[in-house]
Order: sequence, then structure tokens, then C-alpha cells
Amino acid sequence: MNTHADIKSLRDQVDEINFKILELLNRRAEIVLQIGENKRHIGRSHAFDAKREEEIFEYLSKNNMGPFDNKMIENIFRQILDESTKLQELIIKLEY
Ligand SMILES: C=C(O[C@@H]1C=C(C(=O)O)C=C[C@H]1O)C(=O)O
Repeated sequence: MNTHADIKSLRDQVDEINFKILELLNRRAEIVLQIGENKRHIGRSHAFDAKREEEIFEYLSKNNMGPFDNKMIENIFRQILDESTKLQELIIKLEY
């Protein structure tokens, strides 16, 4: 059974992981922006790439070890990819 101290200690672990996820998400976003700069230079007018996104979801499903099931993982990453695409659009659509 969990005592209050156990919950506190488990939440400290969650906070630590949240911080790492935050750092990784922002590192990922920096790279997404670099990809955006490249798309801009080669004249691609849209950030969204359905084929690439399909590959990502396929890879995640194959490598998912749970306890999140594939649908849950897809929901989480759907949000990450959507926000990343919006961020990348800002670079691609920048006026010269
Ligand atoms: C980052 C890219 O742009 C968009 C965002 C993606 C992502 O966040 O992983 C994947 C494909 C694109 O919809 C890319 O084309 O690689």
C-alpha cells in the first residue's frame, strides 16, 4: 500500500521525467525547425508530409513495449506531430 511519502517520491520521479520529456520535445522542435529551413530552401510550400508521418507511426507501433497501447501512443504522438507541423509552417511561410 502507498503511504503519502511513497506518493511524494513517485511524483518526484514523474516531475524528473516531465523535465526530460520537456527538454527532448524542445530539442525535437529545434530539429523540426531545421528541416523547415531546408524545405523552405528547396521551395516546398507545405510542412505536412503524410508519408513520413505514416513511417513514424509504423515505427512507433513496432517498437512500443507498453504499458501504453499503440492507439494511446499514436494519440500522444499525433499531438506532437501536429504541433511540430504548425511550428514548421511558421518557418516555411516566412516572408523574405
Ligand atoms: C518534421 C517534418 O515535418 C512535419 C512534421 C513531422 C514530425 O514532427 O516528425 C513529420 C512530417 C511532417 O508532417 C518532416 O518532414 O520530417
